[in-house]
Amino acid sequence: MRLPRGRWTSVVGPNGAGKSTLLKVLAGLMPHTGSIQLLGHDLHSLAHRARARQLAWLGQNESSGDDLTVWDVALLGRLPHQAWLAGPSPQDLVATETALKATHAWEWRRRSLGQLSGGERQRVLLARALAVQAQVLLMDEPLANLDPPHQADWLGVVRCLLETNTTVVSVLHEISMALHADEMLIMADGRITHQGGCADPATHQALESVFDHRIRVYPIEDQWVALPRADALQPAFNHADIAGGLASCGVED
Ligand SMILES: Nc1ncnc2c1ncn2[C@@H]1O[C@H](COP(=O)(O)OP(=O)(O)OP(=O)(O)O)[C@@H](O)[C@H]1O
Repeated sequence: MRLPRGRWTSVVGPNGAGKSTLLKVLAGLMPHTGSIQLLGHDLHSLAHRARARQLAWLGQNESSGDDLTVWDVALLGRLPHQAWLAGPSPQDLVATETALKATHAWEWRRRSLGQLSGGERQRVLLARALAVQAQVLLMDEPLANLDPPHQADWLGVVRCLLETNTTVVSVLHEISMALHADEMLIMADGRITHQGGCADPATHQALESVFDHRIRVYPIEDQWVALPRADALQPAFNHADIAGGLASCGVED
């Protein structure tokens, strides 16, 4: 698999397909066979500090010091740029402030992470990843817990990153958002089943197929949108079973 430099690739597929596993392997966070090249160098031959400068990571359900302030969490993104035991440089402070402002988390900078809601927390962790100013940004479900306006803001952040030639790879369950990417990598059962342009009809076919044709991709106002197919809705249960179940639990009309 090749991920094009300076472009955005979205990774999609059903639950358990292996998307997070693939991303962790790309980040060097999991043992693996085969080889991984990062910007032309073998990933594991790079010094850890150099790798941490080139590759930023936003994981799924990450725990990150609930007692730390939002400012300190975002500043952690600058660690690979700081000398041992040295304090943050003016550049580190500017990068951290810019990242917190980009994700609209600047106002909470003095609050502790543990006091934030799920979506607010996610925006702080995104700021930490942005503060790294890495050439490659890997994100696992970055839109988890984000409301629609902040999902749109995230899209704006990605567009800015692409303008600076950053390579973005994101695992997304929001298929319509994933279709905004340049390329789509589709996975099923631990394998890549398709890689292609997001506007490519072959990609749309592969996408519909990997989700058992229960979604369909439509063009709406210059975007591609994936919607559930109304004619493919399957009843999750029947009422007779429910009535029987409730009666056996002692619940009656
Ligand atoms: N720590 C683990 N130990 C053993 N198996 C695991 C572990 N983590 C994940 N798996 C298994 O590996 C497979 C791929 O998991 P992975 O988390 O990569 O899927 P995913 O595509 O990201 O799924 P989702 O969309 O549900 O987040 C799944 O079958 C999962 O049960």
